[in-house]
Amino acid sequence: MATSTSQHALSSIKLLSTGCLHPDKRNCRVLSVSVGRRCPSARNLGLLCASNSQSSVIEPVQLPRSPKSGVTPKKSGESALILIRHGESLWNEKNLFTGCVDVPLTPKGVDEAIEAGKRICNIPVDVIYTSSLIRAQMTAMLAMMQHRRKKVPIILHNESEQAHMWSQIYSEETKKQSIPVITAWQLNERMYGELQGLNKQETADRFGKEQVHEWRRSYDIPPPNGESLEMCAERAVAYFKDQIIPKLVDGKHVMIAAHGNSLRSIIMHLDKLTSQEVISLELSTGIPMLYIFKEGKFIRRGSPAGPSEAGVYAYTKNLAQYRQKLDGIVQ
Ligand SMILES: O=C(O)[C@H](O)COP(=O)(O)O
Repeated sequence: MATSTSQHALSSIKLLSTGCLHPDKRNCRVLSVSVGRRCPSARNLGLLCASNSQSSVIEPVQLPRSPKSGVTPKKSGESALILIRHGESLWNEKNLFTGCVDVPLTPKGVDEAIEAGKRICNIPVDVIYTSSLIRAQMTAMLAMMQHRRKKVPIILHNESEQAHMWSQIYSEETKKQSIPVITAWQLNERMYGELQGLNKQETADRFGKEQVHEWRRSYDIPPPNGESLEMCAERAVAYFKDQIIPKLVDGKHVMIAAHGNSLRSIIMHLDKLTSQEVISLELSTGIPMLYIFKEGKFIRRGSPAGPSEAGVYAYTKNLAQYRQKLDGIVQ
């Protein structure tokens, strides 16, 4: 299976040269490999398409040295990075601008999170990052309930020394059977300013479709008193580089449950999209996306279609071995 997938991939290899807007990225290139069906509605990237399997090899990122261990990563090591936008929230359902308002999932959003969990149930997860908003946290927890490894996701409380002390675990064995969940406001949805709570359709009727599209999708034009995608990226991508990349470098498998725009800014960074390209990047609620981090490069692997999809396990030898191990434990 691995052989036929990679043969197919090689036969449909595409080299895209993109003119990035930032002077320091002028010559960046994205090597993109498309495998299988492309989703017509997901203009550039096919990320909306559940059964789409797409991969790209991105030029190496500038690797920080691991702050804790101070060691250089093993050259052969690779880690999985799963990104999930939260499931449908009560305000997604009502078509209201949500931003940093802390709204829970709908029953449909709960189902989406469970479905997302089924799709990643064979992929290793050592640490989970979520925003500080309940819709992302619910999504992470519900998804992990489906994981075959059955580790317990536990939110770390470091907001005060007392909160930290009072949530200690005193058994090494119990710790081994748990997954730390780190919450970070930096991964929150972009702050939508004075649009928060307004109906998206009514806002378009009032201010015009183009103006509202500009507020929602342009890179550097903020909505009234809110954050542009660029401003959101300043905190979300900085957090990703400072806190999450070191974990991947240390060989940890990471899941991030966050939001449409905080994840768009991270994907823009990973895939080196230009500010023009990111306009057409749309993320559906509850669809997991997989990247493999190897030798300083992020390799986009699209969205795992489900636990029985053979292609997922052809992604890397390590993932295939992890799954085999799970099969051994579960049977
Ligand atoms: O905050 C919101 O309203 C949504 O979660 C994302 O909205 P958008 O698609 O308008 O960016």
